[in-house]
Amino acid sequence: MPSVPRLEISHIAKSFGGRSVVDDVSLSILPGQVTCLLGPSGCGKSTTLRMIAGIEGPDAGTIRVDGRVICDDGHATPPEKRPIGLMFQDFALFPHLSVARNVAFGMKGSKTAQRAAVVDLLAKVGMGRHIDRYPHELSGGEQQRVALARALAPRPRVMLMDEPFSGLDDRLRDEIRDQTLDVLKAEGTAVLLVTHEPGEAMRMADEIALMRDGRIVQRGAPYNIYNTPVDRQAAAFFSDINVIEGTVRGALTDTPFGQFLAPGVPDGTRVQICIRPQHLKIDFDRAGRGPLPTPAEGTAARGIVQRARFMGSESLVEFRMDHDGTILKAQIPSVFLPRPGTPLWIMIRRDRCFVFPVAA
Ligand SMILES: Nc1ncnc2c1ncn2[C@@H]1O[C@H](COP(=O)(O)OP(=O)(O)OP(=O)(O)O)[C@@H](O)[C@H]1O
Repeated sequence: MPSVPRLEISHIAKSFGGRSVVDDVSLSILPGQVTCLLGPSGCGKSTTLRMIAGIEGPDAGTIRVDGRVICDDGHATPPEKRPIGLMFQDFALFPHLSVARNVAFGMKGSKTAQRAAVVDLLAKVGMGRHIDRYPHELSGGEQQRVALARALAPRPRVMLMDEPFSGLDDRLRDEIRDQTLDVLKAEGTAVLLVTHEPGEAMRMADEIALMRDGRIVQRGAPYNIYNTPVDRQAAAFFSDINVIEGTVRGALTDTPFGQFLAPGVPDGTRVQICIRPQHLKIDFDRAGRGPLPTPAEGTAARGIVQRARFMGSESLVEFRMDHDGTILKAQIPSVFLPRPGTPLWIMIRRDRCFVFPVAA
């Protein structure tokens, strides 16, 4: 593994009008690695990207590319001198220039060398046939690929992408983003991609950096971020979440679903037990009796089906729980469409729930 990150940002911060928008953000990305900066609208993702690109100056912190400082307290390399490519949603090709001239824009060297480089880049993004067309003759996805070729032309060490695929329809988006990543990885480019869509981040990222209120609250591989969220909000960012509350006594929390471990949590603390809809287990009613408790799933609690919807590969069922009237949501593979009013019993997989103390 290379030891020097291709991109390294350390403790960068930015305020606008006294309001902190990016607060002590640090990240490092290795060559060929894709990191997704994921978070809700307004959490500071684009501002972070703009500081790395040099469009915005940080108030504090250091930015390095291949170990070389491009921005710190005393110095800022101008944007056009940074070995960084940009791809944004509104990728705006020059409408009056052909595909070839769009990609060659800003290239140095002889016309022959430029043409050879353009042919090579367009082949990489699967647009070789369209070299002499104009942007208005291309579909959105094709324009996006030309934009990628143009962004790759100066052979950037780092590629910054701000929701670059959000203008494309679903099918096309999957195809173009996979292809884009293949090209960037083959070039060894470090990619920092901004998105507010967890699905996109899970699909693209080697590492996800979850951002909230200007700070990175969690970093890790998609699997780890999804399965070991740091708090309820982090868990809820990726899917619906069912929440059951309880109070800890002797490192255990009693609930209608049995006891849950809460190791290290002091007695009397309120906790929230969070579980994703696909990790509820459903059982049938046997004349008002549920299944026997098991160590893995605890006690079953009864709920009444409120509604059930078929979603294609799974069914979503909502229950109103007998014990407190709360609504729980279950996601069940394939087709499971019980009628509203049906009593069913619900269990919670102990190995898939998260227990978080309620903030005071
Ligand atoms: N130049 C600016 N002047 C003042 N406030 C700004 C400026 N740029 C961004 N902000 C504010 O900083 C906050 C973070 O904005 P930013 O664009 O970084 O968020 P984001 O996470 O990328 O959101 P989105 O996903 O909606 O693009 C927002 O509240 C925004 O209004």
